[in-house]
Amino acid sequence: MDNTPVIELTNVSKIYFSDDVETHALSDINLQIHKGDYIAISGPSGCGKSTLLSVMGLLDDVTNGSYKIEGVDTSSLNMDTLAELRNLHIGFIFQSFNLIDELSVYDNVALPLLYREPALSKTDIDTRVNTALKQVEIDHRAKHKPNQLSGGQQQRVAIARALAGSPSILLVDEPTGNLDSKNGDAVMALLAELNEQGTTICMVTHDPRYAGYAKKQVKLLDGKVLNTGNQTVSAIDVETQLEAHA
Ligand SMILES: Nc1ncnc2c1ncn2[C@@H]1O[C@H](COP(=O)(O)OP(=O)(O)OP(=O)(O)O)[C@@H](O)[C@H]1O
Repeated sequence: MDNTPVIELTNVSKIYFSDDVETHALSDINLQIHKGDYIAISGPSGCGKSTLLSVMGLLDDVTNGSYKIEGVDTSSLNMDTLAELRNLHIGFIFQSFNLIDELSVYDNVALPLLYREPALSKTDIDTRVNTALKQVEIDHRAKHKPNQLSGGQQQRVAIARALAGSPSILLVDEPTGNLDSKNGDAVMALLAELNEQGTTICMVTHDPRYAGYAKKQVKLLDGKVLNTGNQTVSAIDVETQLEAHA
């Protein structure tokens, strides 16, 4: 069996340089995400969660260390190849849904598929879109525009858009941030169900209740990993350290 991690970060650091100020957003991160994992990354504001997700999503480069996705070392790839890898392997789900209001639900889900290399056939795109809309139970709203849907429904469309590309991993950023608790719980239940069906998920959240839906916990503090699922630091220590920085 191929045991290549979907995502492998080795000694990854990210430093932002601006106006003579260096910000060490990530320091020496080692992380492997395997097929079928459901990982929650949590930690206080400014600890590096979004930076880590941007690096994993090939939206930002690393300053030091290596980042591999599906075994491919991304360090020396040009922008076009990175964009292709991103489209092929990564499904993004954002707090703010990021749907295009002028397009129907169907067209929002189809849009990333139109940029696939090699190109997908019209029939393949149609099958993928309809399957994804059914998977999240929003197919009855295919012709609607996003602003005709509730927040929970819009997030389901965004999840369908991510799923339609059959990505290696879903990168999820605060998926419940714009939802009330009922819709938030429903979205979390949907993500858990998708993971049960085999989808690999890495989610950033500051909400410990929602982090608990994941199978593995990664806690960040000041750009460093405090622990992973195999608990190099005890849970109580982690909570104490997080509280001290809150
Ligand atoms: N483009 C940037 N330029 C300079 N510094 C940045 C930039 N983006 C983030 N940072 C800094 O990097 C550190 C990590 O930021 P990041 O946004 O990853 O944290 P976070 O854990 O996602 O925070 P939050 O929970 O508030 O969204 C912070 O100190 C932040 O100020």
